[in-house]
Amino acid sequence: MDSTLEPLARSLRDAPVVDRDGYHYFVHGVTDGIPPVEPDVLRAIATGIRDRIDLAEVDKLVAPEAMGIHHATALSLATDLPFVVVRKRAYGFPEEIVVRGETGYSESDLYLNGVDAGDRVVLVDDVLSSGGTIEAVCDALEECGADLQDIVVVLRRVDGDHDLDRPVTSLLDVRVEDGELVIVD
Ligand SMILES: O=P(O)(O)OC[C@H]1O[C@H](OP(=O)(O)OP(=O)(O)O)[C@H](O)[C@@H]1O
Ligand SMILES: Nc1nc2[nH]cnc2c(=O)[nH]1
Repeated sequence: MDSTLEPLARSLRDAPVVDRDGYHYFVHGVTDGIPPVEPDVLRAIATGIRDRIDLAEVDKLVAPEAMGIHHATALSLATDLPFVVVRKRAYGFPEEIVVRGETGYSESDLYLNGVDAGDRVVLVDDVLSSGGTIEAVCDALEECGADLQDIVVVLRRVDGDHDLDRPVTSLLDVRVEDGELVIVD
């Protein structure tokens, strides 16, 4: 493994797994804000993303509420790129785009504001599992005419039953096995 990601990999040890109506949901600072998110892990994430994604021609980062926000923040501070949050709350602006986001355990409307036609954007999120959230945000970005250059997640669940037909870069791939979070090489 890339040594940059060691603080992230170390932090994943012993992440608890809880049952959300049959969905085996792991809990971690990166994806839940608890246990606390350590600064060295955030730095490793920002560096790991910069190492993997070409951000030279990007105008904005786009992150879904809530758990994409701290990763977009860390990356924004490291790159000077602004970011937009896809909210779960309506603002009623004329250009607002509403899409339905679904995960393996929940669903909610997502509201995109602040991205204009032609904006070159990178979508950043904490985790990819069913792909429902990323698919919904991609639909919204397409509807507003943004130029989606890359999708990057910190963790990709490879045990997720997703049929997302888009290239996604992940820093680490993981799965839940026998009640434990396991990093997949
Ligand atoms: O690939 P998927 O199955 O869509 O799962 C991934 C999404 O699930 C979590 O969001 P959640 O909707 O739980 O909201 P939160 O970020 O507010 O915790 C996570 O932050 C991702 O956005
Ligand atoms: N924290 C967390 N977020 C998720 N989003 C989708 N799956 C998961 C999961 O297992 N854990």
